[in-house]
Amino acid sequence: MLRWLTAGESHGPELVAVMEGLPAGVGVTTADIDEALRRRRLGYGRGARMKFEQDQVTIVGGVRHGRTLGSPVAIRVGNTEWPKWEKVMAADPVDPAELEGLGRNAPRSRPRPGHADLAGMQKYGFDDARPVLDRASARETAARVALGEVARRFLKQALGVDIVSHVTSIGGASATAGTLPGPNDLARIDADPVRCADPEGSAAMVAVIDKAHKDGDTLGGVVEVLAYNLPPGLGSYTHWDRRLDSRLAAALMGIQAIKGVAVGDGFETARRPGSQAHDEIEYTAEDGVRRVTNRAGGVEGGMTNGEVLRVSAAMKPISTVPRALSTIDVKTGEAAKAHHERSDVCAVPAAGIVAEAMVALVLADAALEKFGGDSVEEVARNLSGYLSSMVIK
Ligand SMILES: Cc1cc2nc3c(=O)[nH]c(=O)nc-3n(C[C@H](O)[C@H](O)[C@H](O)COP(=O)(O)O)c2cc1C
Ligand SMILES: C=C(O[C@@H]1CC(C(=O)O)=C[C@@H](OP(=O)(O)O)[C@H]1O)C(=O)O
Repeated sequence: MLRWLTAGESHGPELVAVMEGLPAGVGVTTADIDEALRRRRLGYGRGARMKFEQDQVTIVGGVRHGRTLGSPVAIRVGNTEWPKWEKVMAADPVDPAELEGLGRNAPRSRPRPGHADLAGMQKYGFDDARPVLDRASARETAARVALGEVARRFLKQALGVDIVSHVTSIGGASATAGTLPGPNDLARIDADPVRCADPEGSAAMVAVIDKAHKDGDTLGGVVEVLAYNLPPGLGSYTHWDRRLDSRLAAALMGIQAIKGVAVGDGFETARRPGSQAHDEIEYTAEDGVRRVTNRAGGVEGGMTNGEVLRVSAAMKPISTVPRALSTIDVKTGEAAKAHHERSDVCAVPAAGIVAEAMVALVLADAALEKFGGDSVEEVARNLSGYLSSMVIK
């Protein structure tokens, strides 16, 4: 079983991520994690903060000379903006006189509709949204992407799995339906301003982001994550919480602002008759047993079926809308406009990288549950024994 946790606030000194249960021998370096974090910062429509803030990665446990040790992996992601926040977000008490005049310390009493501000203040008893938004913020996803990179490397090295994501729509502008990028398309997708695999779709998405920016508005969209070369049998139909689709949905829903998850053709499948909803089975000498189509997205009965895993996540528009929404000032109860300083117009491309990480973490857990092993070699051996002894292949 793979366990993992993150800690840290958006404007704190650093994020901390710990993962336990990964075998020894996974090749991973600080540069690999830097590169994963660089990918998370990509995307047309992100706000000013992404341009100046840097992620400072330090691996502080579980890795030696570029290989995991089997012990817990611990990663720190430092925040270069910390000097500006060290009084406002100090862990220890600060003399109120020192906070005087620090604009950043002004209580945030006009909660933003759509963000965690108001419900978080009510729940934890704060009269200021700062302590809520600082943890609710998607800055935390940098820690998940750092861990996801280690999980992804384990999946590649032990099972030969490749994970790809792409943006399929932003604010109603869509990529051509059915676009299915493979592992070799990843560099091209990363080079695209909105991480769309289809140039026409990309241009339309950039145009709607420009328009939203001009209008003082924000946008959401949909990302799809694909995992190639998964063996059949990860997850199980035997209990709800063993189902791979249930685990993937929870993981993707756990990303800030994700409001819908689809496995394969998802909601579209519900509109089709059974004759056009499922994937007929055939046998070929070359591929063995396979599906003629992949509407199910590679999961049947809560298990991988050997086809490409395909899951999508729908992100709502950013809730810090520049043309600020109506709210109340909690100090007075009077009508007010919500706080707005700076914000992303659209963060769907970045959400795709976070979704890759979440899928990698779920798949690594499911692979370890099925194949076990304390080293990458042992997991690979167990996989190979399973594949060669399968009765139906
Ligand atoms: C990569 C990424 C970047 C985000 N950037 C912003 C942002 O700049 N401003 C904002 O208000 N929300 C942003 N969000 C969304 C909020 O974090 C999210 O709406 C908030 O935590 C409330 O959670 P909920 O939307 O799941 O209810 C971002 C989300 C992600 C995944
Ligand atoms: C810092 C990141 O994203 C932040 C996520 C976020 C939010 O509310 O989720 C709000 C913005 O931060 P701020 O309100 O300080 O401008 C984003 O920049 C990051 O992804 O590294």
